[in-house]
Amino acid sequence: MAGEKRRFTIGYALLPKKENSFIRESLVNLAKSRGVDLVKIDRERSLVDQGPFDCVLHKLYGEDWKIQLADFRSRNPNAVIVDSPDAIERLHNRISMLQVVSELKIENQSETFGIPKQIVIYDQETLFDNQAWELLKFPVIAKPLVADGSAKSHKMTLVFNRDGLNKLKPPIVLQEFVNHGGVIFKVYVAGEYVQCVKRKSLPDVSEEKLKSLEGSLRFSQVSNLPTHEKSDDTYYKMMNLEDTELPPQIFMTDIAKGLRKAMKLNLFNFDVIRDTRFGNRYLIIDINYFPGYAKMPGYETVLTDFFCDIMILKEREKGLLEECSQKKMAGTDGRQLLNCEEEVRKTVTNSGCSDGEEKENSIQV
Ligand SMILES: O=P(O)(O)O[C@@H]1[C@@H](OP(=O)(O)O)[C@H](OP(=O)(O)O)[C@H](O)[C@H](OP(=O)(O)O)[C@H]1OP(=O)(O)O
Ligand SMILES: Nc1ncnc2c1ncn2[C@@H]1O[C@H](COP(=O)(O)OP(=O)(O)O)[C@@H](O)[C@H]1O
Ligand SMILES: [Mg+2]
Ligand SMILES: [Mg+2]
Repeated sequence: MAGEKRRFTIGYALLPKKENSFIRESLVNLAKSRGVDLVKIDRERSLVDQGPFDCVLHKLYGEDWKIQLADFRSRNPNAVIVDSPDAIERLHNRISMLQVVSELKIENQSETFGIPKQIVIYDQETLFDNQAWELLKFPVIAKPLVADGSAKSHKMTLVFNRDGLNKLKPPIVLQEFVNHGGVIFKVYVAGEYVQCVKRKSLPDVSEEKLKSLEGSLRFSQVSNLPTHEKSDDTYYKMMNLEDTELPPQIFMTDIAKGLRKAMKLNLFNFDVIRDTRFGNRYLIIDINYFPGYAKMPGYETVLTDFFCDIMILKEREKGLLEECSQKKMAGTDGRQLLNCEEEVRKTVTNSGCSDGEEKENSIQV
């Protein structure tokens, strides 16, 4: 009907746990009220047989899913896939994950950022090799090299001395443990949107304490433990979230934008700690694809805004492509038309990727 706004359909493919936490009625209803329908993709059926979808939102792993997405993309070149599986894959390895941080250039006079010193260990022999240890000093955190979302990939060991190395199972990343006052900052990114929140982390380890600690301590997803579990435990007693100041918002936003552009990802968060030795030095220790947005205040609005941005971008692309075909009908030769269509795709795809001024409604595609 004339004047009726076109609706936009987003198919989502998520593991059951993620679907439960993310696809809440409040999100579905808000998105619907703004013209976006969220539709579950049936994982028992092939993706190309479902839809039509203007966009596919996903957090699934494995070769079969990658093939399905590639198939879908070739049959639906105008649909947006959030995000590209190749771009996500970089986050499945804790070395490639943080490499991108070292390549970022951000101008800031008063704060600095980087990553903790780290080495990768592929076998048991290298673990005890003195040469490998020249760079690092205890305590260190041993993290599984693979970060594929499995429970195993979150199992960390805080190692206090050489004795603690015996129980480790390579391939692992050994990362210097940096005292940070027991508070971690989680910076959530959804397209253009950036929000930083505080969470409890591991307490500092003093030089004194280090001498008396035995071997190692295993832990997993400390920032996700329910609050009562932490407050019952004397180990977590010293931490005080309320008294901790957030990092400067503009600094976190600049890092988030730089990461988004470099990684070509729209949906991620990164964990940041502030080195207590220098109150203005920030270290990025982890980057997660499609994190737990539902824990973020106002997540429904943030995500719906993001969906609408994709919708606006697609509409803009459609309008520009229509202009191209009108030029064709007006007699412009075929070669020029091809250039026109290429230009449109380049313009829309690169929105927000340019080094110059950031355009509104930019999505990394
Ligand atoms: O489930 P949630 O809400 O705790 O979210 C997890 C994230 O928590 P966060 O939002 O950072 O507090 C979590 O972040 P952390 O690893 O705790 O820094 C991961 O992103 C996790 O995904 P995966 O297991 O690595 O694939 C996320 O798990 P999935 O929901 O994607 O399984
Ligand atoms: N280099 C580090 N120094 C101090 N604490 C760290 C460091 N790396 C990780 N941590 C602590 O360990 C937790 C888990 O590590 P992280 O790399 O974020 O793994 P995961 O992917 O399981 O969240 C962090 O939330 C933080 O509390
Ligand atoms: Mg983390
Ligand atoms: Mg992680």
